Amino acid sequence: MSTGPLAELHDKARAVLDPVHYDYYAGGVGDEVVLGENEAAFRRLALLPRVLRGAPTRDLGVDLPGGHLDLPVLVAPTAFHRLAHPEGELATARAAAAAGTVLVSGVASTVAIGDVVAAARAVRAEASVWFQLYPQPDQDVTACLVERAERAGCTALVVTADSPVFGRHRRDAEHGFHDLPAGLAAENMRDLPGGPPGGVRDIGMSPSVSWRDLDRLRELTSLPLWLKGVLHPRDAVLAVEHGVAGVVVSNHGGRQLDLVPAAVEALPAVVDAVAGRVPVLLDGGVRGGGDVAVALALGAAAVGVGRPVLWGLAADGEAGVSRVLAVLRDEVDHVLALCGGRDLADLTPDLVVSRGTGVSGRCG
Ligand SMILES: Cc1cc2nc3c(=O)[nH]c(=O)nc-3n(C[C@H](O)[C@H](O)[C@H](O)COP(=O)(O)O)c2cc1C
Ligand SMILES: O=C(O)C(=O)c1ccccc1
Repeated sequence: MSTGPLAELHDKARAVLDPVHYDYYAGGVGDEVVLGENEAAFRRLALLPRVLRGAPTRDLGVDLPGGHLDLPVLVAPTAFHRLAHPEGELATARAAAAAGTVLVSGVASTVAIGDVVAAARAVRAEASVWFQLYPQPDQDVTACLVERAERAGCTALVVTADSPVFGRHRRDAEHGFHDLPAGLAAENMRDLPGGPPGGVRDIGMSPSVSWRDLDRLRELTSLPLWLKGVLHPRDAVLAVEHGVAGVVVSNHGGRQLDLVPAAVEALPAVVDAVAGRVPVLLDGGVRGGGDVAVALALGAAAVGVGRPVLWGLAADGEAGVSRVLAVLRDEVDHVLALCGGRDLADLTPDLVVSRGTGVSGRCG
């Protein structure tokens, strides 16, 4: 991030956060190639605006399985918000609800999901909160987490599929960051089957996670299921065949396999493969309204933002998250106006071109 209001929030967050926690949020896996590529790939793309199709106002709304968004940006699931601010996920939930968008609340939240949803609904009664989970090695634990999300009133489940094992984050290893500070815990993991009574179980990754786990989840709940962490178009097709409500193209913000393409570069093939059967979301590297517009033009129904929300939260709590979402909303609206768009359907693939491919034209 270079300049602009979101960059200012990032700078402020870096100044106030414990450097260990800053690096936990900011870091990626391995050499952090993918971390950089997620943002760099957007800068390699350009928009060809259409002219003279003016509309006095624009509609930025999107309907998705599990909720309506007033802007095509939702809050991607990120862990441990109380590392950023004492109110943690409560503040994030309030800001997302006030902005009219969805918070995808992570299983690794430092506030229990019931309290997260209650905070969102206190701001806006019809607010939608989705619950992200990793299928746990112990199926009873997975079932219990799903039940907690349902009881809390979540309106969709997001199953993260890109983490059969934890990514290796060098910044965390260098700091020796392995545990949350005293007083903070992954509250959804408290009092679970097989865990210590009153205590918190570790979030497990399961290298044997399979499509069977997704089928089990579908049998367990009638909530819409999103599959997050899809990069291969064939997996997107399988996900549709297994009954998902939507897929999320994501490389986990460059935190899992440091060999994959930028999220936006993986998007078009997934969109083609899904062929409109379910909506496709994207997250990774979205840092401004232009990035949102490009992703939507390439076929995403909406995008998720991870780190920008953490920076807003660290910089200024609920107000900081509200500011991030307001800036993105304003920027998307502005870009859409400059593209002669009335609503998000006017962002079509023909508007996106690559930079740096030379000049084609009749220069003699
Ligand atoms: C600190 C941090 C924690 C994250 N924790 C989770 C998580 O628990 N579950 C999950 O599915 N994704 C998690 N993600 C990935 C995000 O959902 C999202 O894919 C990514 O942050 C998007 O990239 P961006 O940060 O460039 O916007 C995490 C990302 C970060 C930065
Ligand atoms: O840090 C992460 O990216 C992440 O996904 C995660 C998973 C489990 C617990 C905490 C964070």
